[in-house]
Amino acid sequence: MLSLGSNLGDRLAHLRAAVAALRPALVAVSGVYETPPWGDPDQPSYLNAVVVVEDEAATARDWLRRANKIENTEGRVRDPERRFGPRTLDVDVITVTAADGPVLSTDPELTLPHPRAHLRAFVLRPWADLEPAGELPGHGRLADLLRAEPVATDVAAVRARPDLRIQSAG
Ligand SMILES: Nc1ncnc2c1ncn2[C@@H]1O[C@H](COP(=O)(O)OP(=O)(O)OP(=O)(O)O)[C@@H](O)[C@H]1O
Ligand SMILES: Nc1nc2c(c(=O)[nH]1)N=C(CO)CN2
Repeated sequence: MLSLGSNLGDRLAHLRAAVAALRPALVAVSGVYETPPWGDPDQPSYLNAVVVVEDEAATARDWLRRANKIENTEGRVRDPERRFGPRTLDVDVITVTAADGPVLSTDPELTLPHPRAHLRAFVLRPWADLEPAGELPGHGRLADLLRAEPVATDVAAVRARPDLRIQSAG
């Protein structure tokens, strides 16, 4: 499961470019949500979505490399002064599932599940659309996370944007 976010430039175009780059591995794409900035309030609102991807040959590290490559292609510039600052495209690795279950890692280069996913309505809400009975390893069911604070307050402020489609129908 990967999350996509953009709040600079043509936000929908950045999300579409990410999905196009992931196309060979793509299993499912969520709807698009307009979400208030989390973690650093003084920036434009984001468009967020999540995607399920599958490639038996890819390791968790491969997914991080692919994510970084797509961010760079979309002109992502990191501002060391603003950890949660604005960006053309953010691709995070939320969970990786191996044949024997979820991959768990505390390595700061690649922490799995993503260490802040359980706090982020902008990840959990689109994910629950794709997998209503889904669970975030170590944190429980998506439905429960969405109902409890601190996420519940933020969920009230995320807005589905059915007018914005990443993939054209058919
Ligand atoms: N699950 C993960 N997905 C993506 N990056 C991760 C993950 N775990 C650790 N990292 C590391 O986090 C570092 C910072 O990534 P990035 O600049 O995308 O952070 P951010 O998007 O600003 O914040 P956040 O990770 O909270 O969304 C990367 O160098 C990467 O190695
Ligand atoms: N709503 C929203 N807020 C964010 C996002 C994001 O994708 N959506 N990404 C961030 C990067 O760490 C920081 N804050």
